[in-house]
Amino acid sequence: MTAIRLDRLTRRFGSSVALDSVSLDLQPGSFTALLGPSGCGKTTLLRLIAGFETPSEGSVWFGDRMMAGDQVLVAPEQRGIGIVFQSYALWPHLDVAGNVGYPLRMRGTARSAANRQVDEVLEIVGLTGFGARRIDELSGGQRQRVALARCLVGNNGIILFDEPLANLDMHLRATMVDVFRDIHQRTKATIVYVTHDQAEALALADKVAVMERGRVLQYAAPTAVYHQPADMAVARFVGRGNLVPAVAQVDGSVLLAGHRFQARASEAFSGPAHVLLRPEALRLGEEGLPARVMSSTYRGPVHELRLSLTGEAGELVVDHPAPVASGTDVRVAVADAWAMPG
Ligand SMILES: Nc1ncnc2c1ncn2[C@@H]1O[C@H](COP(=O)(O)OP(=O)(O)OP(=O)(O)O)[C@@H](O)[C@H]1O
Repeated sequence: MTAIRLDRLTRRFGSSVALDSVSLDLQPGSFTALLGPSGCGKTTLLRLIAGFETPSEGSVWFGDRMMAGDQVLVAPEQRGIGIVFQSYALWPHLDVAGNVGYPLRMRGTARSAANRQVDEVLEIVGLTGFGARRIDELSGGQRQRVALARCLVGNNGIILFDEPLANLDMHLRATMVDVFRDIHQRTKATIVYVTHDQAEALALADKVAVMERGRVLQYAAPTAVYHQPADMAVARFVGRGNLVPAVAQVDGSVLLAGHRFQARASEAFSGPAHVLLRPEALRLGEEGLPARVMSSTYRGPVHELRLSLTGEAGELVVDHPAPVASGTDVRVAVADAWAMPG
């Protein structure tokens, strides 16, 4: 368990700024997912922590030890972190035990102690008895478990994941999410996880850093970034939702399409607002926002209705148990809403 501290960390490539003065304190044993649109700086941030990139400005600390910044640059192999990439980066000529034990051999760990550690981590990742298997005799999921086991023997309490499940199919991803959660609980390592998959990030992480254009817009628990997004960019990026212009009233309600309802907000305000309405917090009912159904799409468990609010006040997506014909006039009851100024 090691804290990671980033202090005004900046990385430029020529005139473009990939990471723009990011300060973050990652608590020991925390599991942070980096989320954000392509090119927002997630991989750059991960590579700066790992030591594959050098900061243009600012510093990286593991506990009270500076890893990079101010004349200091600790080499990646000296940082003692475990890293799991999307490509497994395994040695095909070594068997499973050979791959997993590689960091220990590099460090000169005695053979018997190394074997014991290898057996331990193979058990953790669910590969007991696979030590003598060749890499090319393994499935994709098993290879990723080997990579995971290797990173577990070689780390000092910090593990970095760079899109580790991107190459696996949906079912395998779900299984591996359970494996990662189990590993976090067992090792109590400080984990930083880069993914494009929001569901994965929200399910695994205890903190999510939502990034845009090299900056961290919000660093908070998954439920907070989902239910109390810091600004409209976070609201737009995280989860499915409707962000509709409305007018906030002094009493904490909002006015939308001639209808008034209560909304939560980070602090009291009135005037121009945008209100975030999650599909699961909306129901068709007798009363509520007046709207007309534009389309109805079957999504497995629900029918996703696309609605147009009366008076061209905006569009809404609502989950509904049955299809509804286009052109039907409906009312939408709002169970929960989050208002933001602007
Ligand atoms: N070696 C490099 N040279 C020049 N520009 C780079 C380099 N590495 C990254 N960048 C730029 O820095 C920005 C951030 O890139 P980064 O790879 O960190 O984004 P990302 O959020 O990981 O994106 P993705 O989700 O697509 O992987 C991008 O604009 C990218 O083009």
